[in-house]
Amino acid sequence: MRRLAILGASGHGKVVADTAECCGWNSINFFDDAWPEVQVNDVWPVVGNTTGLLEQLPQYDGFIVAIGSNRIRLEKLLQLRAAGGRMATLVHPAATVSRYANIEEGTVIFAGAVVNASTHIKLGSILNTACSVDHDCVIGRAVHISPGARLAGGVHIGDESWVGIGASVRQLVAIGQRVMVGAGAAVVGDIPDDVMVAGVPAKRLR
Ligand SMILES: CC(=O)SCCNC(=O)CCNC(=O)[C@H](O)C(C)(C)COP(=O)(O)OP(=O)(O)OC[C@H]1O[C@@H](n2cnc3c(N)ncnc32)[C@H](O)[C@@H]1OP(=O)(O)O
Repeated sequence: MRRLAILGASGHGKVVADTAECCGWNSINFFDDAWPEVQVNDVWPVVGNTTGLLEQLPQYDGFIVAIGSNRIRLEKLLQLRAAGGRMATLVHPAATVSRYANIEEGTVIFAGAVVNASTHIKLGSILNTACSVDHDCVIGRAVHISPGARLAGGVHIGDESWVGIGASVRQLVAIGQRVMVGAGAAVVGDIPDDVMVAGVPAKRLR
């Protein structure tokens, strides 16, 4: 029996749980601060809140934080790790990850995603369905690459940034920290920290 605790009974959490089952985790419980009002997330039980998870951590072989907010996901990951929890990493069997890529703990890689050689994915990132991260990329902590987004070779993405669904990033581009790249954008030049960009080519929205 491999017991996994997932913090965050969200839609994203359902995909995390489904992916975890495909990776051989066979006992999955959710925790969410909406408990006890929220008791289930699809077929999986919600059994407590963050405080409950902190108390019950030794009963689990691993934990994942399935919270969409990059900032909160990172905060909770670090809190649970500091409390002695074992951070799991999930790579869906239908994802293709180079043996020469470095995937840090707490990251989830969903079905259809491709990660190529010499790429480094740091702690707590989400590589969502069918995205691709090509060779020599560096993806910071708690980054989210949305479904179908494409990163060319040598792209750097700073901590807590979010690349929207279907966006494309030109090779060797550096995107700062806490950046939001809009759905369908084409990023063709470097982006500073703390901005939102969108469009083709991507321009600053705010
Ligand atoms: C499995 C999953 O579901 S994973 C989740 C995947 N989801 C995503 O990737 C979402 C990405 N988010 C977006 O693209 C959002 O539209 C954002 C973050 C860029 C902007 O969101 P908001 O701040 O709410 O902006 P809002 O919708 O009010 O739009 C503001 C303006 O920007 C424009 N705009 C918004 N998004 C985009 C975009 N992706 N590309 C071009 N223009 C855009 C709007 O048309 C609007 O223009 P207007 O002022 O001329 O009418």
